[in-house]
Amino acid sequence: MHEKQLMEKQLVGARAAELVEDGMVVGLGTGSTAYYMIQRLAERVRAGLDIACVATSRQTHELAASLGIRILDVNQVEAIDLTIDGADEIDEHFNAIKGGGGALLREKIVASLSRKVVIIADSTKRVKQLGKFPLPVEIVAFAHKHTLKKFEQAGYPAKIREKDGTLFVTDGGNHIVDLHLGRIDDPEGLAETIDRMTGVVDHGLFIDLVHEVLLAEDGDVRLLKKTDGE
Ligand SMILES: O=C[C@H](O)[C@H](O)[C@H](O)COP(=O)(O)O
Repeated sequence: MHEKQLMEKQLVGARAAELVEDGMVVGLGTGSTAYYMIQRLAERVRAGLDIACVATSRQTHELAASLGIRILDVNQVEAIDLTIDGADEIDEHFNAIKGGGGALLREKIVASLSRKVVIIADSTKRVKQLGKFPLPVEIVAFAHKHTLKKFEQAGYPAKIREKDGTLFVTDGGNHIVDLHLGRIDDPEGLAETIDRMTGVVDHGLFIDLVHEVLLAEDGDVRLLKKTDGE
């Protein structure tokens, strides 16, 4: 990772933690940008901020709990006031690709339960068109080779994700297929097509789930709202 990108992640992560208010139920995202948000949030908790959080991954759960942030099971909360999460790509319509770290399923569930979802992004994440970043799709382990083949037969260059020489396993016990599409002309249509495929649990296309984007740019942070026509 370039130093500029790292600095932007730190900047935007720390700034996002300031969006959290006393009494909120907060969804904590996953990834390296969310890491900095969680660090700053923990400082605020130590200084007296009273919040409860739900985590979008085991990794985030462990990190936040180790820093003294109160984590609840998602079934214990009625709703989530604000979720702050990273993204792999975010376009002008606030559609996103997520799941580069394999956390897309819990991230999508938490986002769908949230009153407000804010994506925290360094400047490399903002794109005109989605698809340069491979689209992660979570598939069940059963018959995964056949599911992979179906993606290829449908014309989607697909690669099953590996880690340390074995298949990557998600928090839900599933595998990930990464679709190397290059560009996605119709995110909504693609999302529907993938949703219909047997063996698919979910995919990393986040359509109409994001309300605001906190974007690091030119050494500063801008809050973009969907109502701005972004
Ligand atoms: O599964 C991982 C998540 O979707 C992350 O939010 C996403 O990959 C962005 O991660 P990072 O902030 O590390 O670039």
